[in-house]
Amino acid sequence: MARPPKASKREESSGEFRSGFVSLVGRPNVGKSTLTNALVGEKVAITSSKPQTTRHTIRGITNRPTGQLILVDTPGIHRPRTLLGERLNALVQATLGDVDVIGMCFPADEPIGPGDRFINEQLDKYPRAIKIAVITKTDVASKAQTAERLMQVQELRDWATIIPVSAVGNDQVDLLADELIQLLPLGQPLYPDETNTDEGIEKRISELIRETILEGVHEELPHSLAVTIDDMIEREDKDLLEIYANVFVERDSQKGIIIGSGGERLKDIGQRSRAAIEPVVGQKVFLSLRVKVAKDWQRDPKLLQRLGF
Ligand SMILES: Nc1nc2c(ncn2[C@@H]2O[C@H](COP(=O)(O)OP(=O)(O)OP(=O)(O)O)[C@@H](O)[C@H]2O)c(=O)[nH]1
Repeated sequence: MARPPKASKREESSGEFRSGFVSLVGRPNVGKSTLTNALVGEKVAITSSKPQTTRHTIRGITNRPTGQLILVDTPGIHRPRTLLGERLNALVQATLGDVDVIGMCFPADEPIGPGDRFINEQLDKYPRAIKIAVITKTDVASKAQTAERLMQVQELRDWATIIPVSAVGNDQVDLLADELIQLLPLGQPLYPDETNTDEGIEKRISELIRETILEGVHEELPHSLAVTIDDMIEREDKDLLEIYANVFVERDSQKGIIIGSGGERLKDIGQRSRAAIEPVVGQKVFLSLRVKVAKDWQRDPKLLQRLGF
């Protein structure tokens, strides 16, 4: 079976490897989610590697030759009103108490206000984490504004570093990832580097197809749907990856739902799946989807094995 080319990023690395948890905090709308997505770079299906340890909600993982950066969510800290006068919510405490680095985000185009100060003060409760400041949205601020923000932010605390970035303009995002990794403890990757393995790629592709099928479809489908990858062929005459996938359902009626009248639904699923897969494999994709009925596959050990469970 031909597979997409893979470069084992870790083999290229000569130095020490670092890995750990990072949380981006900041008041609403400062660009935390956008920056997380920019750092992660692509849609990551991490459901398959649900952590043994984690109390954290993982938003994404960045794998680099130098290390593995695991970005975690901290719901709540950006809502001062619900926190004032109360104890910090347990989840926030557990998460921020555990992470290696906290990146506090400040938009370049807005002055620092009470909300920012409040969150900054909260960070004192987490002495274990290294704190850095990220000046976000530099693309919408003038140089003078960004410089002014840098000065204001600098006065808040003794940050390990302050980095201006634009997630939208993709400016300094790589630098931020590198700097974050340098602040993590030495250690092996905490999660399997699925992006670097064939098995990981196949699993992710089938997950993406499965997710696409389940978008806006009957509730009766989820438990009776399995997607397998039959073959992946790297075309030699052009930059194209051919993917042959099977969609297994339990009943003819379900097959009908997925195919839709005149095959319209399946066509749409194919197009949307392709759009989701291409950024992950980094090339154009031809996708063949075949819908098959495997009666009671959930209860049949042989079938389960064939379906990769
Ligand atoms: N121009 C520009 N806009 C950005 C950038 N990053 C984020 N934004 C915009 O700022 C808004 C808020 O971004 P989010 O990433 O949702 O911010 P957030 O901090 O996660 O917000 P909450 O979920 O409310 O905490 C969105 O409209 C983004 O498109 C950037 O680098 N440049």
